[in-house]
Amino acid sequence: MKIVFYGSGNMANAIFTGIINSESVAPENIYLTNKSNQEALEDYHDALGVSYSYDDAELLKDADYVFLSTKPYDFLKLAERIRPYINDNNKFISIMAGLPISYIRENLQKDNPIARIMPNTNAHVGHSVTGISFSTNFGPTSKQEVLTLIEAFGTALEVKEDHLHQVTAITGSGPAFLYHVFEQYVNAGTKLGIEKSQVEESIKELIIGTGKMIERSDLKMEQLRKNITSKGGTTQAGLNALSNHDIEAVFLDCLNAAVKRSIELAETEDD
Ligand SMILES: NC(=O)C1=CN([C@@H]2O[C@H](COP(=O)(O)OP(=O)(O)OC[C@H]3O[C@@H](n4cnc5c(N)ncnc54)[C@H](OP(=O)(O)O)[C@@H]3O)[C@@H](O)[C@H]2O)C=CC1
Ligand SMILES: O=C(O)[C@@H]1CCC=N1
Repeated sequence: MKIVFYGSGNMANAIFTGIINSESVAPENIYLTNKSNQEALEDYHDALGVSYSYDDAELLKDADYVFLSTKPYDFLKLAERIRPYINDNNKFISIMAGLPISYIRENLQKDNPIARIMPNTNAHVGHSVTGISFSTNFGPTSKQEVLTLIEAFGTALEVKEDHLHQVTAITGSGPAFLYHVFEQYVNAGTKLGIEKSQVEESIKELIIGTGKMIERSDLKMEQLRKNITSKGGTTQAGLNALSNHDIEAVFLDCLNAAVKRSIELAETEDD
């Protein structure tokens, strides 16, 4: 299987690193390209053994899956670039937030199958949650191949295309929202008078350990929380202080803003 990445930035890197780590595709069969940063491609080649090129005819010849992995606002230039070289064997996988399959098809000016996915950067460590929708002309064998590819860097969740807006908010942007929360936790911790480096190290370990508990325990998060909360103890005191703030409302605002922006990106491009 030959896979090409048009755009080799943060998210593409997480995906191809995840695929290579899973050993599901040989690195030399993964071809990278970008706009102009050849040094980045050389570094990926040296570190991972992937191929790279700026020759679009060569890249798209025999390519089974072509990742469209530029920023949404760079897609029109990308479509212009690859349009002359697209052949019937190429199946597209877009990771671009907001851009509908219909808009991608219209601008590629070809009827090739298109899958739209919404991964997250946890693909780096094989834990992306990836929402996916397929164009109606995606055959069952190719669909299965794409799902298998996605499962190489995490879990796949097939949804109606409209629901990718919600997936984008909850899990696409999700790591950034959680990093932000963790950053605030570290900031607050450092105000308690312990050495900053000790706080940072111990909170990093706290987050990893908590994630592993969620992964490995049969108990729900609510029960895991209750197991820490002694009656009249320190945890109860902290939770009482938290309950003075509507944290659910804060996250609802955050997720609604991200969904709204995803819809705006789709509507802007539809004009
Ligand atoms: N980052 C994330 O967590 C997530 C991102 N996404 C989506 O992934 C996409 C990429 O985001 P991200 O990886 O963060 O962006 P980056 O800015 O890190 O990477 C963008 C890449 O696109 C390349 N590029 C720009 N124009 C062209 C072109 N005409 N032809 C080929 N390559 C081109 C750039 O090349 P050069 O470096 O040479 O300029 C660069 O390699 C976005 O559409 C975003 O919506 C989806 C889910 C999560
Ligand atoms: O911020 C963005 O638009 C992209 C989509 C999801 C994560 N990053």
